[in-house]
Amino acid sequence: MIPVAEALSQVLALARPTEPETVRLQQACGRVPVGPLAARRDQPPFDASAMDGYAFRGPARIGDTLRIVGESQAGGGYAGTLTDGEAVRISTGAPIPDGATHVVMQEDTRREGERLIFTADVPTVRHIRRRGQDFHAGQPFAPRRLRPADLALLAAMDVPELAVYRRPVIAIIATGDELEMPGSPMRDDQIPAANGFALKAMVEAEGAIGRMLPIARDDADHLRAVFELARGADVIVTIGGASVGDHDKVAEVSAAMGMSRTFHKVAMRPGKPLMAGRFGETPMLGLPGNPVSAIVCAHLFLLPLIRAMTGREAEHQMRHAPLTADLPENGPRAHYMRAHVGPDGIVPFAEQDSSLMLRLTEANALLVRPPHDPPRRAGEIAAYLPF
Ligand SMILES: Nc1nc2c(c(=O)[nH]1)N[C@H]1C(S)=C(S)[C@@H](COP(=O)(O)OP(=O)(O)OC[C@H]3O[C@@H](n4cnc5c(N)ncnc54)[C@H](O)[C@@H]3O)O[C@H]1N2
Ligand code: MOO
Repeated sequence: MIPVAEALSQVLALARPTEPETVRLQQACGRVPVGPLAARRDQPPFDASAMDGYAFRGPARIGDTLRIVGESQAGGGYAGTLTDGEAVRISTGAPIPDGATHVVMQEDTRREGERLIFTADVPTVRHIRRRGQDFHAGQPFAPRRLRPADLALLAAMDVPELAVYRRPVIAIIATGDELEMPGSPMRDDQIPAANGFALKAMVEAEGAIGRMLPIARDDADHLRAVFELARGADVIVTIGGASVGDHDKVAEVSAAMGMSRTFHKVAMRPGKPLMAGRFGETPMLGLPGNPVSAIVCAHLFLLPLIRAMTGREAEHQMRHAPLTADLPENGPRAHYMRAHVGPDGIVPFAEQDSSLMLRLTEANALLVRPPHDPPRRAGEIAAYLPF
């Protein structure tokens, strides 16, 4: 058994970035640019009005009167140059005309035909957005997973398409004679294959493509045939069959097929039988079958692996909250306790069995206890991972 941190660094060492592909900006949400981007223009590209009102040569006092000589609209600037005594009707986002220094908002004026009368003092320059106030041409955009507002920013930077990491394909293989797909006929000694659904959704939320392969039976030939179907995937993930039982064939079959094993067994709870290795250049993770173990291990190892393959910060960031209950000393394995974080702190669940799916869905945190962590008192600060 190796420590969790060592297992994670060994898993991350298996990661190779996927190759770039070019996508249109409208397809780029959730993707990660390969390398930095840069603005190709200033925003705004000219001094612009922030209000509907009038541009003029200021300042002005209440009662001052100007002659309105034209209009500057968004997308249709005023062609002339303003002189003293003149005003130009201006819209929000429209260019400030040459010669104008000030903008007065409409509510601070009264209009009588072509005459503009100030109903408030305008002593200072306001309501003007300077050229490049948002960003200048050349403004760098550091690669990160793109969110909706990033797409608007990149569009404003005049970036219509970009190179992003290809979405890695994750082949997901459930193993076991006891499993059938939900909704299909089942014997009394069988259960629905559940874990793959969580894993597919988890990897897709992380920007990868999850491919659920047919359930592999506890039979070497059948397991080998399903492994063959995983060829071409960027990561192969198996569920179950990782432990020491007579029907736990994943280690044996994958080794016979040329998988070079990186580790098998990690000092953690749940997830002790976790396995990692690679088929050629393709990373493989063998997750334990118990639903909580499979999902927690995927959270702790598979998601960082996907992030490392797509140019992102791989590791989870630990958070901290006060404990709401006393905890006994932890055993020799790191414990990732299902827990709930609320306004009063973190509540670890009393039941921690790795088969309990209902309880798992109530968790929003994994309370992290290092090996041999001493007893803890309510109120002490504990580390957790959002889950
Ligand atoms: N003698 C020992 N027995 C076990 C040990 C051990 O160290 N010594 N470790 C236990 C631990 S911890 C775990 S975790 C499990 C993991 O074993 P496997 O990875 O071989 O998993 P299976 O035996 O195939 O399945 C365990 C459990 O999970 C159910 N399962 C499997 N796949 C799915 C799926 N896709 N969806 C829903 N449920 C699934 C399966 O039916 C079993 O109930 O081993 C312990 N035993
Ligand atoms: O280590 Mo197992 O994953 O607890 O059920």
